[in-house]
Amino acid sequence: IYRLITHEWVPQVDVELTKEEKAGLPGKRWKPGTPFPKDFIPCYDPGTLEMLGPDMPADTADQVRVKIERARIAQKKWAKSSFKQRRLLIKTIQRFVLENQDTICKVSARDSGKPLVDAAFGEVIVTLEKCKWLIKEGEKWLKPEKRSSGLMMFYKNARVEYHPVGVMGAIVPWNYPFHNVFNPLLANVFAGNALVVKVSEYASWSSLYYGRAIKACLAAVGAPEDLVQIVHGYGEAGNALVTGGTDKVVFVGSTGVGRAVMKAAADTLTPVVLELGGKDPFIVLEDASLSQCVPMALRGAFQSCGQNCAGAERFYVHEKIHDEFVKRVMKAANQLRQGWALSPGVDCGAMCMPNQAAYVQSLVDDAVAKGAVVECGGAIDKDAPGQFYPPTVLTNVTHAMKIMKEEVFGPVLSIVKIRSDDEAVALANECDFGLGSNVFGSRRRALKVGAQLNAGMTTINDFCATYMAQSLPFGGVKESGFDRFAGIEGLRGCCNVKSVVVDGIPGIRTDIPPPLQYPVQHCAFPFCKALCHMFFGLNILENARGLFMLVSAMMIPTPKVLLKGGKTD
Ligand SMILES: NC(=O)c1ccc[n+]([C@@H]2O[C@H](COP(=O)([O-])OP(=O)(O)OC[C@H]3O[C@@H](n4cnc5c(N)ncnc54)[C@H](O)[C@@H]3O)[C@@H](O)[C@H]2O)c1
Repeated sequence: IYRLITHEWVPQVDVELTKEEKAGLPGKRWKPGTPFPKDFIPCYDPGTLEMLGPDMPADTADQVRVKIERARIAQKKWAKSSFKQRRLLIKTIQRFVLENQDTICKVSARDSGKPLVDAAFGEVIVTLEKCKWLIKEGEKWLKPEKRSSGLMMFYKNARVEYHPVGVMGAIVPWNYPFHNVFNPLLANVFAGNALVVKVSEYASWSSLYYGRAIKACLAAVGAPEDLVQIVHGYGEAGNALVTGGTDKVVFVGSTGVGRAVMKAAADTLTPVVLELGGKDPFIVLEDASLSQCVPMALRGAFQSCGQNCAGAERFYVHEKIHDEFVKRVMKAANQLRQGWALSPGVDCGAMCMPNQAAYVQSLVDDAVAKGAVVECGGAIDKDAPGQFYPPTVLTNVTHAMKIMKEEVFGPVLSIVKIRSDDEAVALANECDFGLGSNVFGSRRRALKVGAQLNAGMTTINDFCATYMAQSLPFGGVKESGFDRFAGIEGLRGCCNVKSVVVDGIPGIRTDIPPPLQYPVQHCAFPFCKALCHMFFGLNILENARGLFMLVSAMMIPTPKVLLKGGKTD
């Protein structure tokens, strides 16, 4: 009742699709194989190849720099905002998301090819969870934090302060066009930053609607309108974001481009966070509950047609339950319906990138040539109207196949039979990537296996649940990148982490002891040695010895000092 009465008023933001956005370009279709023009970005639905709107102009490097400058001016104002104001902005966004789930998901579905349920999982639910976490805990983690000041400075207060870095750049991929923008946005505006976010050339159309929504939310709470800037374009625009004056950059994308971003950042010493590819293992131990883990395995492989950085790409299943696991997987896999993301009842949608289906096919063909068995799917339907790859299950898979090494980013559930927990650990770690990992089995055993996995995240008896706990950092090791977004670490990563020391006891301050003041006395060095024993001696006797040495040092008379050139003082 108290919460109801004191409930803060939160602005309602209504943003509709325009008539043109709803209509698209009737009769106009994308011709497969057409190269993207240099200055424009074509926008089409990967499930139907229908054009969603006119080609969008790609930002040049100069235009990106102008956006960064606008964001910088806005950030100077926003840095002065209170946490209360920032919370109101997050709540406004939360309300907008809650009340516009339909449009948010439909727009994402049309731009990226994923069905509405997949969009609900990957776009909306995680974004709402992030809003909720920031509202509840954000301020707590950005408040100055007391630290110990050490024995020698017992009279001081030491603390860490979290100041906004300024203008954050984010370069994001196409797989979750809504969440990939709102994820860095929420953390950065809460930390007091401006954000310049470059969306992918393969999912730019949706950012028109999402961008209007952002502007409306900013306006509704009186935040500077230029606080969030969206950049459209190709690699050149991404490069300009790294070298064009941002204070830090979060790059989310492939490992190859991540390397290029890091090289570019070296010139300007722009700090970078790299969130790169993944090839997550999904380990099923012999005492796992199949009724729980099979539906998760299917979601792990087929959510958004496998186009997830933390998608399950390598299934290691114990030989004792392997056949039953495959049988249950196949029962569901055979019933999956693939089609246009907005057709009712569709389980699997389209591939967002034009060449991705052919790439997945090449990995499947290599696996089959080396002995893998196709249980279902495995071949592109040439008559399908869009960019589809069928949900595929492979058994008899081994590490000799490319499909166990390269990131698939497609709907393939590849199963390897294992004989022991140790074998599962060894195979899971035999990979260049190390983003997430999932283990199913009895709690103790699964935890033991999980602890040995070389990855940034491990979920026990669930799939990718670490991302639903928005207090946790997200990121990987090895070729999956470094540093973290999300969680306390990600939020503090939006900040200049500043150390501060100040006197803590009234009347006590630091005065340099006379023997150490310039010009130093002859006893200065023995005095320092004595201080070390006094403060850092390993026991109380050594501390007492230090005190004695200190008194003795101060009694050493100052002799004549030999100066440069042989003269004496
Ligand atoms: N670890 C994570 O958090 C995470 C999340 C989602 C996706 N991903 C990864 O993203 C990849 C799929 O996305 P993608 O195909 O869009 O990746 P990508 O690396 O091709 O592109 C990512 C972004 O970088 C931009 N870009 C391209 N060249 C650039 C350059 N030279 N300088 C700066 N920016 C440049 C692109 O325009 C795009 O916006 C997969 O490898 C996937 O695992 C990682």
